[in-house]
Amino acid sequence: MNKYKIQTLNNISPKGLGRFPLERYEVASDLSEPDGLVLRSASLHGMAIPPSLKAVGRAGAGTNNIPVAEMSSRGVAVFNAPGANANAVKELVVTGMLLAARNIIAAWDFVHGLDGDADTMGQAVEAGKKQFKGFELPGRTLGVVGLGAIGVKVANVAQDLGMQVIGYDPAITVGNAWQLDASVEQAHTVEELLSRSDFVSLHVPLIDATRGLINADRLKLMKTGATLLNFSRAPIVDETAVLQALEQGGLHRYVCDFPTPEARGRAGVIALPHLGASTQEAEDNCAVMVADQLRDYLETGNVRNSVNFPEAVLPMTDGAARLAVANRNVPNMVGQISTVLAQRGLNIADLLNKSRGDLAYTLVDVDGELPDAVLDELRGIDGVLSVRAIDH
Ligand SMILES: NC(=O)C1=CN([C@@H]2O[C@H](COP(=O)(O)OP(=O)(O)OC[C@H]3O[C@@H](n4cnc5c(N)ncnc54)[C@H](O)[C@@H]3O)[C@@H](O)[C@H]2O)C=CC1
Ligand SMILES: O=C(O)C(=O)COP(=O)(O)O
Repeated sequence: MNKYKIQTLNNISPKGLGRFPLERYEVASDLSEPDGLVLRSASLHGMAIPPSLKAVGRAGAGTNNIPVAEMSSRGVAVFNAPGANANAVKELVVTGMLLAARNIIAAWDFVHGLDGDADTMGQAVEAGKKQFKGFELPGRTLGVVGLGAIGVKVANVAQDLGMQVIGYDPAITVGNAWQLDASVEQAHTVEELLSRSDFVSLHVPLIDATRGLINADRLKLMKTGATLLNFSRAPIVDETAVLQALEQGGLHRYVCDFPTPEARGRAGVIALPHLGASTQEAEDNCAVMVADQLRDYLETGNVRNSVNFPEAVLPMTDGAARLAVANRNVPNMVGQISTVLAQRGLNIADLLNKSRGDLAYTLVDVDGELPDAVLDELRGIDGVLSVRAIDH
């Protein structure tokens, strides 16, 4: 039995990589003809995609670093780790609110600049501290844009801290709505949320609809003295407009996880080096989740937590060979697949067909072996994107 090859494109937690048993997997950062890629923020855009590739595992939430549409067109499944780093991000957002409310960064810098003996320093501290007077969180309003895995946690913890919370997410899932504290109020538009909030925290994916979501016009709707937190992705905010709003005094602070040359060191900007998911716990959770999903996909064809393939779980039929076909979601694909199998005298023991958007995925358990010629014939069907016999 050939070993599956997994190529890592970032540092991935050993706890996750340990889920790939050595007798069946070769795991390395440098190998050829990978079956699977595991990565964090490394960009696959513009990279040559090896024809051997069957699956990509993003050990994290955001998949904007992966050309997902291109992967779909090649019949390559893309997985991520929903919720696995949400607590880590939530904790950093709370930190961000406190850094902004208590002027911690400027106060820290002030202390760094102090010298002299204990008496001199003590006098400077007492004289200087008034410039860093802050405010407290209870009673302030937090607006959360995007109530997914992270947004829900941020909304709930803010509620626990005594804040009023309003949320905006036109596509909230039923599961996330169940998790949300009942006191979180629904905003009907981003504009409503912006105009009512003392803090605004963004927790949406970077997609066409969210690029530039916070622009100059929307910044003008924010309360004077409000703080914007962006732990999602840099392009969700028009940074030039944010810098202008800070300069003009409308915005109190911009706390973000994405430093840029333009924003670094500018008054009011608190930029962290993309630290949201950088905790031991989150790194372990993400790596374990995607490793388990990749293994399951490579070894059984089953699909869980994919961002482009439909959820598909079919128990393996004893003694059967399994075929996994990704195809365009058009009529008569299953008919053509089963015709090829019938013509080759292969009996179908079990079959699962699921679709998601333009893509459909079919698992077929057949009695006996699957000759290579059958796989090649299936690959020749117009609309078939990838064909795999599961080695088991
Ligand atoms: N700073 C960091 O290290 C990290 C950043 N992230 C970023 O945070 C994003 C969100 O992560 P999760 O909460 O785990 O994802 P998620 O998929 O659970 O939640 C995203 C939510 O945004 C909502 N949404 C989409 N478009 C929207 C719009 N136009 N307006 C309002 N809501 C909208 C969706 O309906 C969904 O509920 C990721 O895509 C990633 O870009 C995630 C993890 C770590
Ligand atoms: O999970 C995400 O979307 C993140 O932004 C975390 O990125 P990272 O894995 O820390 O490079």
